[in-house]
Amino acid sequence: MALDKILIVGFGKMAQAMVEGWLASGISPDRFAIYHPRRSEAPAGIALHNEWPDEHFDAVLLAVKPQMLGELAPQLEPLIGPDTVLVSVLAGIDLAGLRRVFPRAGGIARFMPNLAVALRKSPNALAATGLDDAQREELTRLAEAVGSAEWLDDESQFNLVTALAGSGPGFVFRFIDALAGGAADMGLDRAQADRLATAMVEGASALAGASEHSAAELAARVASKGGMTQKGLDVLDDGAALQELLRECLRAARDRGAEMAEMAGDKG
Ligand SMILES: NC(=O)C1=CN([C@@H]2O[C@H](COP(=O)(O)OP(=O)(O)OC[C@H]3O[C@@H](n4cnc5c(N)ncnc54)[C@H](O)[C@@H]3O)[C@@H](O)[C@H]2O)C=CC1
Ligand SMILES: O=C(O)[C@@H]1CCC=N1
Repeated sequence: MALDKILIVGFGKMAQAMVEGWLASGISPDRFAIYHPRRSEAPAGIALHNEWPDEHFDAVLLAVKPQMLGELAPQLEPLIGPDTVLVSVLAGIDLAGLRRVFPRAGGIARFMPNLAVALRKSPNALAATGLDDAQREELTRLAEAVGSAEWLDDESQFNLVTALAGSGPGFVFRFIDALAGGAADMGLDRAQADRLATAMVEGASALAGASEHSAAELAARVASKGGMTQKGLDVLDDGAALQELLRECLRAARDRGAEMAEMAGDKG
């Protein structure tokens, strides 16, 4: 069964970015509809429902806050029967938890994007149960239309992958901000520091993506022996300070996924 008609429930930052990317990829807007109780506008060509629509959808893309799931699920459940696939971008809520809430769903998938979907540059993690081959392929195509598809065989890694690739832009934005802030503290004009830090990260990231060398090797290539870069790297590497900080950062973000699932009544 194909995933032609998709109802989007929750049209906030993430769903809007996904639709922006999908439309930019050439997917027709008439494949999508949005349910939102209060919205009055939707992107051109996309139907907006303020009431639950009385029609069949091949897939429902759930994109509300995880904390909303308990309140929303009883209203949404009647739309998700055996011929509908539920696709959830909710952080933390696992497939078993979604199955408990949507027991009749034909298939259930987790789709973990980041906000770069809008630019079609998001690495998208996927895990699913109950999909047929055509649905799995279509979900892969939808992920690739806004970046890449990374299927996880082991769903227990999903929160870690969410921390790395879903939350990751937040960590990189903080790094850019801190780098520019540091340069500004040392006397550089802040706007110029922001431009330099942002363009530098964009270029370095493109290099890492295009290079056959690992990021560790690339760092070594920047650092001339006895030069400036090595002095800076020595600060980051002292006591594995950056490595340790980022491990703790990922651990805290990952573990919050399980906490949110518990708060949403997912466990037990
Ligand atoms: N923001 C991000 O970078 C990422 C977010 N996510 C996931 O995406 C989901 C949405 O997050 P955001 O878009 O950031 O939050 P958001 O707060 O921007 O969007 C949530 C939307 O749900 C709508 N909503 C609230 N009650 C509703 C109801 N009863 N019916 C329909 N819509 C309702 C809100 O009006 C809002 O537009 C979350 O589950 C989050 O875990 C996943 C990956 C990255
Ligand atoms: O902060 C959150 O919970 C979501 C999941 C990944 C990015 N935003």
